[in-house]
Amino acid sequence: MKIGLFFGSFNPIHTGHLIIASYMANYTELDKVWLVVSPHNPLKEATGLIHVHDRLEMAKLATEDAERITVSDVELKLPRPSYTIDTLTYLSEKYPQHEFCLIMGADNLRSIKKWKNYETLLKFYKIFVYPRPGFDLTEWTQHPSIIVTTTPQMEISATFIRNAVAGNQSVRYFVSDKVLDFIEKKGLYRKASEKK
Ligand SMILES: Nc1ncnc2c1ncn2[C@@H]1O[C@H](COP(=O)(O)OP(=O)(O)OP(=O)(O)O)[C@@H](O)[C@H]1O
Ligand SMILES: O=C(O)c1ccc[n+]([C@@H]2O[C@H](COP(=O)([O-])O)[C@@H](O)[C@H]2O)c1
Repeated sequence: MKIGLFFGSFNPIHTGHLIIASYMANYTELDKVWLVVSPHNPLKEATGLIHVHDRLEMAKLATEDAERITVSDVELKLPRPSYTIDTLTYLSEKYPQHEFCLIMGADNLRSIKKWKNYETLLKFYKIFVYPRPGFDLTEWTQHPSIIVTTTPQMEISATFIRNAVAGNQSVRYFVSDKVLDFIEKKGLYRKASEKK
């Protein structure tokens, strides 16, 4: 099976992520998409990150009805911060029957040279890239490992959602109903002074 791995902090998972996962799972040669929740992205500060179990739970709630999308907790068992090449190596050894590919935005592709062992990544794994506004993909179109897609875009971010919740503004439709319910019930992303 050809599996596309979509890595992220998913703090929280939002409609922008879901459109990408759904497009990759249903409109490309990938058979399935695994959403890999990263406890700690090596290039980002861990501040503002809620507990990884809550992020994982929201990713599961958002995708529980999606036949071709699953959530992976593999990085919870691996050393931190989470380096993508280490996770890919671990998964490829554990599931030799699968071909693992990466799903990545054009923004990430531009900074890939800062990633651990990026040359190995580009040599051994196919990367399904989706466009991001302002990020030119011309230099990559001929690369043998890169598959440029025309994934539709929804330009929202998890930062926007966290700020909206902290400011008591609605995020309905920006996240799935079940995720919204989870955020409200657990009081996630609220200002410390407002928490029950
Ligand atoms: N609206 C979006 N459209 C396409 N890609 C996105 C979108 N939001 C996030 N991504 C990409 O999805 C991956 C995982 O996202 P991540 O969990 O870091 O969410 P984020 O919304 O970018 O978070 P934050 O605002 O906290 O930085 C990253 O590669 C990120 O660039
Ligand atoms: O392996 C690396 O060196 C590496 C460096 C930066 C980011 N990543 C992975 O890419 C994922 C998305 O990154 P970001 O910065 O767009 O949120 C993140 O969750 C990490 O798993 C991986």
